[in-house]
Amino acid sequence: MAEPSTHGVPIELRKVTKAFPGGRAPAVRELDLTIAAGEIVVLVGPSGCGKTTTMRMINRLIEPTSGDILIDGRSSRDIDPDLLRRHIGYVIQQAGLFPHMTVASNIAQVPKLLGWDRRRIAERVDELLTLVGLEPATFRDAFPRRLSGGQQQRVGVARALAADPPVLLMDEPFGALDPISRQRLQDELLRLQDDLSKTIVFVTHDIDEALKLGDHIAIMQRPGHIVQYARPAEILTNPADEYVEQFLGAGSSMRLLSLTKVGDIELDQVPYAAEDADARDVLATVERDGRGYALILDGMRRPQRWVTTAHLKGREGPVGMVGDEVSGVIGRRKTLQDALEELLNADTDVVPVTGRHQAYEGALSLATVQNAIQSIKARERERRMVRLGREEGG
Ligand SMILES: Nc1ncnc2c1ncn2[C@@H]1O[C@H](COP(=O)(O)OP(=O)(O)OP(=O)(O)O)[C@@H](O)[C@H]1O
Repeated sequence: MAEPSTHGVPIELRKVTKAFPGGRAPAVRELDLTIAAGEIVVLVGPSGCGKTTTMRMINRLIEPTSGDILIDGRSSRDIDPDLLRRHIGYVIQQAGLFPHMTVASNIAQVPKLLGWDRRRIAERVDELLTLVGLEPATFRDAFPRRLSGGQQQRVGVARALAADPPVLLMDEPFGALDPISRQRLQDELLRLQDDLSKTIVFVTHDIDEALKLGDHIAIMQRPGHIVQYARPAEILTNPADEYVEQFLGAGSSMRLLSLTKVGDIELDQVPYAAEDADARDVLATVERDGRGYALILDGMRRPQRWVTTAHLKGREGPVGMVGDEVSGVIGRRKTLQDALEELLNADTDVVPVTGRHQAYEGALSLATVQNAIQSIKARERERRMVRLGREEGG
């Protein structure tokens, strides 16, 4: 039986500085960072801004020059480095697997150090392989060189999770993968994290990867400091300064589409009626509204059919089975980006939006999404003007 996994613990960096001997400026300078238990925090920034140094100070592969790092409230200085590293999984670019060892032996490194018996180790290896989407029978005895980059990286994640550490450090783990494998591993990391709730510190150069994975993102700048630490949506709508704005690059409004949920924007309201409503009443409603159609809901307010003036004219009694079946709905938790795709593929120009228990909440059309994009852009422009005004005013 699988044991329940250990959830993440909070991490706090307090005025942490690292000055390498001979370096002109410290690699990391008086860095403060509070990471909540169970969150993914992404450190993002250009080469040399101190991301890796920051991460490696957390597991004491690099010792800070000054400052303190608290893991679950305890100073890491007071924890034996070997013990500390057993509680902190570490995943690096290109997985760093031992080439002369099988996949199973690679994953079993820490459990072996911990003195687990063979059977427990074998069970854990199979459990982890399944967890990261690799069929145990096919992969456990394979050697790393026979695996694709993506498969090696999955083994790297399995190895880091072997002793069920509460904390995972991931240093550009998907940096060397092709875009499709990369996207797939990102999705799987998010799926895994839903179940595992580890505290994950993730380093990347790639702002899109950061926006996708981070609960919070720390945007770093050389030498070794954080310019903005916030949730992805906040960073997109309210970049701290020009540096962050430039780092986000063009198309940040489009990125916002992938972060904005359908339920966050103002939906269209179309006329609707219950299945047992009289066709004459529904026709009156439709004519009053002027759009020429209405949505018919069942007793649980779930969208069933579209009826038009033509369907209704000359009818009386319950609208019942009249009209065209609703071919698709969009859940309110979907992102605007997904909604846009569904709208482009839909049979009708307007698609109902549903919330809890698939009940009707409103409707979406391309025009609604376009309006939402425009108001997001307008808000961004306004913020920029306010900021410029502030800067000019000193
Ligand atoms: N062992 C070391 N000795 C001396 N200087 C170092 C050492 N490690 C890192 N540095 C310097 O510290 C600064 C920060 O490096 P770090 O690797 O943390 O940056 P990074 O943001 O992770 O960069 P990259 O994305 O290129 O990995 C750089 O100027 C680097 O040259």
